[in-house]
Amino acid sequence: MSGAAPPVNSTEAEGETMKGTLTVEDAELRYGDGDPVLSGVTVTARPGEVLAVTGTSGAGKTTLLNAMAGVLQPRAGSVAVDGTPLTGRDHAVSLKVVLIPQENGLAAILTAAENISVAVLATGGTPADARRRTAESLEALGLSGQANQLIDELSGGQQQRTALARGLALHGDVVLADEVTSELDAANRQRVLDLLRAEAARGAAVVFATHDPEAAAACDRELHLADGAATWARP
Ligand SMILES: Nc1ncnc2c1ncn2[C@@H]1O[C@H](COP(=O)(O)OP(=O)(O)OP(=O)(O)O)[C@@H](O)[C@H]1O
Repeated sequence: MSGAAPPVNSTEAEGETMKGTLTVEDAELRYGDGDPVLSGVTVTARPGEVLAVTGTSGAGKTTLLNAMAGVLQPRAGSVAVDGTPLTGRDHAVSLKVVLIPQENGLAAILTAAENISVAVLATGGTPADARRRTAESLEALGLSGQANQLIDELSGGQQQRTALARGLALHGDVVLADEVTSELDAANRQRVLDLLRAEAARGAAVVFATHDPEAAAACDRELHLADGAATWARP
């Protein structure tokens, strides 16, 4: 017997990293010459789980998700998917890192369905994939009746759900959802939490930024941001 600690799970026993494992290692995140928003952040988002990132307004939730998405490069430390450091947003997209942004990022001049189809096509889906995934994701979010409405004609909550439908339609290995329930009623919030859970169940690593304690409680683990640092509220 070697006396070494036993591996935590079978994946580690095989010496492999699961596909879609996102690791943030001792990262310092800041904008331009400003003070660091976050320092010394270390966290792993694992396939199959929903990780909540919590903190008050301005604590750095969006900043951390942007770093995980390749939008913001860490000033120190690293952000990597399956051990490959992210070099930018395009690189992260190629590694199937999907970001559902807080400001929904939808094109106002397109319909709900077009917003989703365009995104599926832009990430390598066929026209048939785009049609099928658009219909499925709109239905999952209760938006089939809004498919052909322009974004400007949708309520704030409907827009938020459309952004989610677009994110889900992309079938990411890593799904980063930034405050995606902030404008939703209780029933739709639960629907979204169920859908994020389903994303994890099909094998995605899901990271969900929220300042809603009930939503955070529905997640597997909770990383809390405060005073420029990240600590585990629930490891
Ligand atoms: N583009 C930017 N340039 C400079 N500073 C920024 C930028 N974006 C965010 N910040 C600053 O970084 C800090 C963290 O902001 P961030 O948006 O990450 O917080 P948050 O926790 O997501 O807040 P909220 O819950 O209000 O969305 C804030 O002090 C904010 O002013």
